[in-house]
Amino acid sequence: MSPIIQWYPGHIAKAERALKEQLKQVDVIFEVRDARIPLASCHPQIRQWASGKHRLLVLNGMDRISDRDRQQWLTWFETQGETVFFTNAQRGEGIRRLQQAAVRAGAAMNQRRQQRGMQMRAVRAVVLGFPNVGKSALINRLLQQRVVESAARPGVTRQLRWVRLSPTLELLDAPGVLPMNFKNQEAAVKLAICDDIGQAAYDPCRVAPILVELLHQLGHADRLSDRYGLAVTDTGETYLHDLATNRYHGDLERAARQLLQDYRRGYLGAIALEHPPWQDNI
Ligand SMILES: Nc1nc2c(ncn2[C@@H]2O[C@H](COP(=O)(O)OP(=O)(O)OP(=O)(O)O)[C@@H](O)[C@H]2O)c(=O)[nH]1
Repeated sequence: MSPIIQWYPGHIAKAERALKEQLKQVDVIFEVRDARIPLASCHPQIRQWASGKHRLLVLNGMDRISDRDRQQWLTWFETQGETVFFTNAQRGEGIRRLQQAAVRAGAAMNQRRQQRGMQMRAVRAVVLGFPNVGKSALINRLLQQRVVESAARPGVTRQLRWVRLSPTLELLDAPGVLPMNFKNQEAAVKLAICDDIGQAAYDPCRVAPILVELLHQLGHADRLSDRYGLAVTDTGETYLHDLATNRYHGDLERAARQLLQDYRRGYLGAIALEHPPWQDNI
């Protein structure tokens, strides 16, 4: 059977080369992940790209998960030695704390420059992450004005562009980055569910049933029955068929798209698709 999620490395290689060139000038990396899937939305190369730079880990979309889940992730990342910044870039929550951390990182950098007899200069930062995780919305919030197009369509940010955040901080708005190789299909499916990869990469009729099964496993089957009036019984595929038959004149694709959209828009509730892997790490 073909993989559920597929993308093509050709243009990714080109985009990656351009990005790597720009990264040479960068001091701080804002790594943006999706708060619903903090592990699946970890881009495998960002850590390596951030080596020698200051990395700020942002879990955006905090409104899309429960307070309890947020607290658990905070604690788990702490045990991993990571400080995370939860944000809601759409509403501007958690931004000030992040901005202050970037300013502190910049001040530390300038102190080091001064010690080496170099001139102080504005800190150069870049916002990196999978497509559609809210990078542009975050930059707009950091800038307090809408200068970067932000849309519910993965892959909207096309060019690399510097924007001045303050006299001491410049930001590079990079496009969503997909890794060239991403062998973890389970993570790729979660990215597809959360709309963090282009729709060309998957067939919704194969992804939506997995969402049903995930919700069932995570104890949220009631959210589906509340919304669609259909109890989750057998497999995700059967559920999708039943949904299509009952509500969409048997149109499987429409039912699949609707299901995915309802999850993404939060109509099924604020539901994280991942929880901290405590057992493996503590
Ligand atoms: N609910 C919620 N929606 C958000 C949040 N941040 C961004 N969004 C929405 O998510 C969609 C994608 O946001 P963008 O800022 O365009 O994402 P991006 O990462 O720049 O996307 P690319 O340019 O494709 O890489 C938009 O509809 C935003 O309004 C958030 O914290 N919560």
